[in-house]
Amino acid sequence: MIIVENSSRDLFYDNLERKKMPSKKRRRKEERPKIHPKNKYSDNPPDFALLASLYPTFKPFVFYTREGRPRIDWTDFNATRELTRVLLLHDHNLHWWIPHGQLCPTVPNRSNYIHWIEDLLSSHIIPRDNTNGGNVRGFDIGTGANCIYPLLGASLFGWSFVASDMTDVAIEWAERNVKNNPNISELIEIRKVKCSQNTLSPEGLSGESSYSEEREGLPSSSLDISASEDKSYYGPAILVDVVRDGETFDFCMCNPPFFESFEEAGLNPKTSCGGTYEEMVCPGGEKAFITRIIEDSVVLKQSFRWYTSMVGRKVNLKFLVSKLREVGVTVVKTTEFVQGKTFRWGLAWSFVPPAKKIVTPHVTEKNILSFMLEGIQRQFGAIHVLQSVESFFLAGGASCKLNASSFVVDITASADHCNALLNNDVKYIDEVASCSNVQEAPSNLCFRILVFQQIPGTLLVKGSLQHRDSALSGLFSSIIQQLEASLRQKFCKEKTGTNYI
Ligand SMILES: C[S@@+](CC[C@H](N)C(=O)[O-])C[C@H]1O[C@@H](n2cnc3c(N)ncnc32)[C@H](O)[C@@H]1O
Repeated sequence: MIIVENSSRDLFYDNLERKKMPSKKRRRKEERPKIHPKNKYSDNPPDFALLASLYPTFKPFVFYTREGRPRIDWTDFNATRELTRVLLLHDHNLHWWIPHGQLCPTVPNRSNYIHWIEDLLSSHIIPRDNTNGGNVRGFDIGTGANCIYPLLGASLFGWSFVASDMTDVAIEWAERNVKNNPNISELIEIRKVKCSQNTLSPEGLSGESSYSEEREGLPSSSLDISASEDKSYYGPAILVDVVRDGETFDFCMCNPPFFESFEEAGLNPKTSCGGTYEEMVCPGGEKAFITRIIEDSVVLKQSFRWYTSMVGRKVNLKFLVSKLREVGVTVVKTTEFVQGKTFRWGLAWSFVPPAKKIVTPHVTEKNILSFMLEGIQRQFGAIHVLQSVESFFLAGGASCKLNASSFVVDITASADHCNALLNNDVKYIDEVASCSNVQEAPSNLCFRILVFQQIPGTLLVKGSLQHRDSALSGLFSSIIQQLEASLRQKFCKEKTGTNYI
């Protein structure tokens, strides 16, 4: 069964709802996916003034705006590195350093990915594995000199790691960073990946060059950049030939080299968090790199319970999800990470058969989800779509109340109805049927679907959840997704919607 979660869908429709919504600025603020709620910095962003008062080495990098707000110069590598150092020390009791020019991680952002992994591990999407006595073991692909994920994962959750990299400088500094934290050093093994001769070479570019981690800030218009032609990865081994015989892991994670070229990587430097050629660039960019991880996962299958990677471009995320469907994984999950003004995505998949037919219900993060149907065939109007919405839910057994004058359908669905609606994906129904029982849900899911015309040929479909605290509310986004697929299939000329993921 494929489960695709998306928290960003309605961001695409900001402009379309202008008349009905608060100002764009306010709306953005309200609707943006937030930093992970368990992230230490979600309610308390780093307090530069406090840190400056506590850490004399940080103080020189802090200046104050006319309004008296403390700031640092994000284009100064030394400032960003010192911020990371003091945050790791102050908030995580970690001793850390990297040499000039190496990629400098931002702690709140990296913490989001760690917390998402924790969510995956503690979810019931795939059965829990207690073979390791509850000890979680991860694999960090490309740990960098900063070794940030193993340091955070070990200090926050006591996870153990194998952390790989291919460059000498990364291995040397990752080892130093581990050694300098004796309380967790036992938990982290640094593993060098052998580089073959055809490994990428900077070709005339100095490995000492560095540039912005605002590539964590790929331009926020990254949606506009079309994916490059299919190019294969031909760098060093990633998982196969690095993972040893008999080794098993609960997860792997990866912040891949995103770019295909140094030029591409140097776009819009607004910050200076370093990053050498080897850290940022690989043949074929992230698309090729993560494709190789997928190919490796097909070989290694259940040696990992979860395979995960960060993805920098939405267009690549779409490509990778379709690749995962092709290779027959049992579960796919995506999420969106907000990093300043930048969006990035988390992609996770597994070959472990899912524990349940449906995702364990949990409180949904959003109670309004919308999608746009573009390229509606001429003979269809809003009323046809509305009727089709009703039929879709009736087919699942849900009760519906259609109000044609306000273009609204009110739906009440029980756990069984939700289950029926979510199993519409006949492609995977056999796999689903062989899985274990559905989780019982105590109450109904009540929501309203509103259809309205934007411009001729384009409709906006908006779902609003009536009771956010329903035990089934976690299914809301999956149901809306199914509805979207069904309507798109029926009414749109372009059958595969661009905004499906
Ligand atoms: C973008 S950096 C990420 C560093 C660190 N994990 C972080 O989030 O800041 C990508 C890292 O992947 C490493 N890398 C590239 N190809 C690799 C491979 N085949 N196996 C392991 N590491 C690799 C690079 O040397 C670099 O350190």
